[in-house]
Amino acid sequence: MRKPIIAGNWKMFKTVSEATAFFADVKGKAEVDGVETVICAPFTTLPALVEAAKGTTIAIGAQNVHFEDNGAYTGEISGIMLKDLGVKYVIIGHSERRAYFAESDEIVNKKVHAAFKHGLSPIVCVGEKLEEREAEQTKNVCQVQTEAAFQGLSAAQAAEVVVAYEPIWAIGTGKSSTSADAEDVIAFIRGVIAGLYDAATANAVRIQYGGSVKPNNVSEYMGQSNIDGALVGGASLEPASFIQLVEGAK
Ligand SMILES: O=C(CO)COP(=O)(O)O
Repeated sequence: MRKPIIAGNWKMFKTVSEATAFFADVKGKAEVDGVETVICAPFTTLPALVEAAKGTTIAIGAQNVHFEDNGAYTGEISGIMLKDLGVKYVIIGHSERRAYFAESDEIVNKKVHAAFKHGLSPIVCVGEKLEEREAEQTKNVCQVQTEAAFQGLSAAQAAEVVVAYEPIWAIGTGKSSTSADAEDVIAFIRGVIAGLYDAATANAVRIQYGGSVKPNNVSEYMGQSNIDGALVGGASLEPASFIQLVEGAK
């Protein structure tokens, strides 16, 4: 049985005081039996959030990690540093990082390995652009990105990966994928993982949908048999809607 996982991706929003005020508002409420809750926050807010999350069931995640441990990489943050803070998850290969920061499939794979090296759980994002969907390339794109991300992982590591299927045209647009379309692609991604490993490994992997998930549509996605949660941007920024998202995942 896969445990549903709701992860907020705050992107480049919230100062330390805003983050701690948010956490105080959701503490106890965004903690629901049978649902894993994660907040993926900007680097600057992580120490305060990890501290605030002690004694709660809410896990804290980063939104990026460099693949090297240390070195002359001005502006970068490594897995050692995140682990040292007490961070549990890290988003890798978000489409915004692929598009604006030139993250290739190869870099994504290196980052996934870096996460495992330092005991961080990767949330790996895959998904197609609008023109790829229109050219009926959705599954092909997701297959290439998934196979690249998992390259070199053991079956035990693969089973720990959280995949987030985020069609790029649905991010921040209010145009969400239908739950049936999302289920179709996510079932396909699970099949790709089964092809790389075996059915038991693929059945252990949690796969989220992301892209304009809101309190009023989250349970529709969660009702699909292959969808194990959501990676949420905009609707994760307000305490009330974040709490409703977690409750909607029960
Ligand atoms: O990119 C996303 C989460 O990583 C989705 O963002 P929205 O929920 O704002 O569409």
